[in-house]
Amino acid sequence: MSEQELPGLLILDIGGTYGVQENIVALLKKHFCLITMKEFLENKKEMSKKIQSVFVSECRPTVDQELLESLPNLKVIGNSGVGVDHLNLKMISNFGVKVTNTPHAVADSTADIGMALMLASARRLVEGSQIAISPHTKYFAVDWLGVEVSRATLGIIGMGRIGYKVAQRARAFDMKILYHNRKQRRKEEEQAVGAHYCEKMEDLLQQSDFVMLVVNLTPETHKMIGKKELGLMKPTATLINIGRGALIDQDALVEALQNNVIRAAALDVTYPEPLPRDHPLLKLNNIIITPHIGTATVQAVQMMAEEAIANMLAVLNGQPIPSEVFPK
Ligand SMILES: O=C(O)C(=O)CO
Repeated sequence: MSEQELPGLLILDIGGTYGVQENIVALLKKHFCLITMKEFLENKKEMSKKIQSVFVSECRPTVDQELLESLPNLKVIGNSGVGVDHLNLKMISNFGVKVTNTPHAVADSTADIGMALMLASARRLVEGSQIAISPHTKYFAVDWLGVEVSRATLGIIGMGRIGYKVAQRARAFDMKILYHNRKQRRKEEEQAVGAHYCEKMEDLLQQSDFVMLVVNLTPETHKMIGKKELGLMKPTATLINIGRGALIDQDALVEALQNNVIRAAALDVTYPEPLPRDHPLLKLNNIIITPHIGTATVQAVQMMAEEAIANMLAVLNGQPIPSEVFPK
């Protein structure tokens, strides 16, 4: 099939921070006739008829009502990433368009970043690195101590695919693993990793040395960790967030960290991203923040694209869709 005969796929601009990388462009080109946003905007009349799919890099709010109205043949939005809180699923579904995501491809790399943040915060790696590389350092004067992850209690809020991968890794550190799921107890996974189920999130918060959020952002989970929940945590505990920033009431977190209500926080996600440069979270020394890099690995990006392609082709070919997301 010539490129022109392949189904049209609208993608974000190539390159740049959120743009689609060259190797992924090459992969997409094997299955689709790629149309960039620039090409679409320059020749809307012709391009709009061609486009049957849109490839969305995670967290880019690219699909609004205006775009949907201008794509009469659109069938599927392939999200590269698992979280779809940046997409208005109800509105998209009203246009008869399906949404898919990539839960398998993201699991290992996101679990790894959770472990990396937990270890980095526990052992104060960022502060240590600053001392080691500072031009003012004459001798190593480290007047603080970290805490150990080994044998500590990890409370996982959200034992889905990623949460389970975190639990598997935590087991290798002899951690005691607690977990809480809002909807579904996972008995099989629980047994496989020796995790204990906490029906009440409060129990998990009270008992854990490290609390890790691995939850999707929905209206129900919005600000699920606020002043009350932080107050239940041990003063020696660390909060890690690899889900979405808005799971935490950030004002309450600032207050808790300033007053040592909890020991520390380690966040791969915030709201907004990035935080304004004068945000009080950026002024604290008991916090680590990374720029939403849960899936920022060579392997994950490739696997996400492959999973997204399989999803989109299934929709276009009328086959069973591996990972479709439905509006609630
Ligand atoms: O896949 C996603 O939605 C992520 O944010 C991974 O970090």
